[in-house]
Amino acid sequence: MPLVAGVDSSTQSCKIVVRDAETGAVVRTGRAAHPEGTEVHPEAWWEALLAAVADAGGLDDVAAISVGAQQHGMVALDAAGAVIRPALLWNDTRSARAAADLIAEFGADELARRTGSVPVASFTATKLRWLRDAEPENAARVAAVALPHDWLSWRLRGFGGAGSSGDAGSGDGLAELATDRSDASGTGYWSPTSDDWDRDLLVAALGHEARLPRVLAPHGSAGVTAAHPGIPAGLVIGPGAGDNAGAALGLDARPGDVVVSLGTSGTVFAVTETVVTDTAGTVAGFADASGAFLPLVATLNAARVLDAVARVLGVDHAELGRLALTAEPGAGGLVLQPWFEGERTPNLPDATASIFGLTLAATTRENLARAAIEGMLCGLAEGLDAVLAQGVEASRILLIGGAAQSPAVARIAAEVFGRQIVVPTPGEYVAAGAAAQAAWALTGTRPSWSPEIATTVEAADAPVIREQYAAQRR
Ligand SMILES: Nc1ncnc2c1ncn2[C@@H]1O[C@H](COP(=O)(O)OP(=O)(O)O)[C@@H](O)[C@H]1O
Ligand SMILES: O=C(CO)[C@@H](O)[C@H](O)COP(=O)(O)O
Repeated sequence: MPLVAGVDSSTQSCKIVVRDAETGAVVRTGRAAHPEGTEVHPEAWWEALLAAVADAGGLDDVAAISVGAQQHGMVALDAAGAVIRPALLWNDTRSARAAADLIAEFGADELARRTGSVPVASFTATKLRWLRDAEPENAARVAAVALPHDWLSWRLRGFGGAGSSGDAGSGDGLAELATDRSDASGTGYWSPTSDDWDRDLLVAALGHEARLPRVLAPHGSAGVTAAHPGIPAGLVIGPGAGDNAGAALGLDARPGDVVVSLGTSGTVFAVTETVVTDTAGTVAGFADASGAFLPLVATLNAARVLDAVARVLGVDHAELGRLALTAEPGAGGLVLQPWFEGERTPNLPDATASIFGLTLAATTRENLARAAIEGMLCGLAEGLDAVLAQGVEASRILLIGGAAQSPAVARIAAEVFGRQIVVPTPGEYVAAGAAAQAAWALTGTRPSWSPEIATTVEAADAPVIREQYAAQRR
């Protein structure tokens, strides 16, 4: 059976997995870091992708590839297909004012009805409105707007690079941009009901018309690769996806599954047959990568909360977990409100983190470690409450993402959520979903690669954790 490659170009790194198209067995992987920051030039993503390909030993034996990537990033292209400025990422909050302006102009209910979501600073539309107001010369040059996965797929085809074959300068390159429903649904100018762009909202944001990518079907193809270092010409390119939709595909998630992802972002999402529209704006009414929908809550603060506290304590993640499990639920009264990067849910873009309940007796390394994990998870638990309040069924909670590799995080998640926690074997599920897309585009059949389960942690009863956290929210 042929081999296929899946890419996850996420906030902190680019990961590649090569899998058997039939069995889904992982053959090899590669990884390369991304620059820090909330705005990154897309060329850095391209360099990281090539480095991850090299780290994986090249793709000469691969028949198809697809790209999952961080959602929402604003890739602004001029008429020659050149990137106008570094892309504002999903976690850049400078467009919070622009989000409020768009809501004031259209009303939250109208925007939720038209796009499935009420926009926050993460959404592409708010970044375009920021560009219009803060960098009008750059906004005037925008001929096309793409998302990270769209632009990387376009680069794989040989467009957009200096001196590349099929340079968009020939005028037809921008017409070759392509995306998928899941990533389009995170822009703030795509309609999950009409399954098409809402161009009036694009114009309202940017101030003028611009080219938008074709929206491909879940098993569509964006074309074939041009030759690049480690990448042969002629590989079928799948439609690509937003990272969370990619993870849902990689997990073969079905209605009833709720996924909690603890990466750079924290996300809670589910697969539903119908679009979910939350006019309060907490749950985003996204589309998934299989032709269904992906109601989702995202936090700006997740795995990096633990990175920060581990750094302060001078320990690695294993020791942080050991310390945390030495403390009692509730961390001796310590509560970490983990809004280090501002916060998206709740929508507090200018917030900072706070720790409450410090007494001489309670201020121990163990309690600090536990408060970090509990605080991170309480933000996600509030997201789970919001998703369930939309009528979503949760018969299984799947825990993935970098921080899910910590046994302590899974144990404490069972306390915070008060539910059984299922932990798939640690792996790159966004890239797995992209690989599944590549196999689907190649063969015409959606693979059913169910993940292995590493551990299942039974629900635990520790209401004190969320009671303490909620008390600091009032
Ligand atoms: N064993 C672990 N325990 C807790 N956090 C971890 C562990 N291993 C990695 N991480 C953290 O997970 C994050 C990376 O997760 P990942 O899902 O790859 O992020 P993203 O895809 O959003 O870039 C990093 O912040 C890293 O420090
Ligand atoms: O903004 C969202 C979802 O709406 C984030 O999930 C981003 O897509 C970033 O993902 P990671 O880098 O954390 O995987």
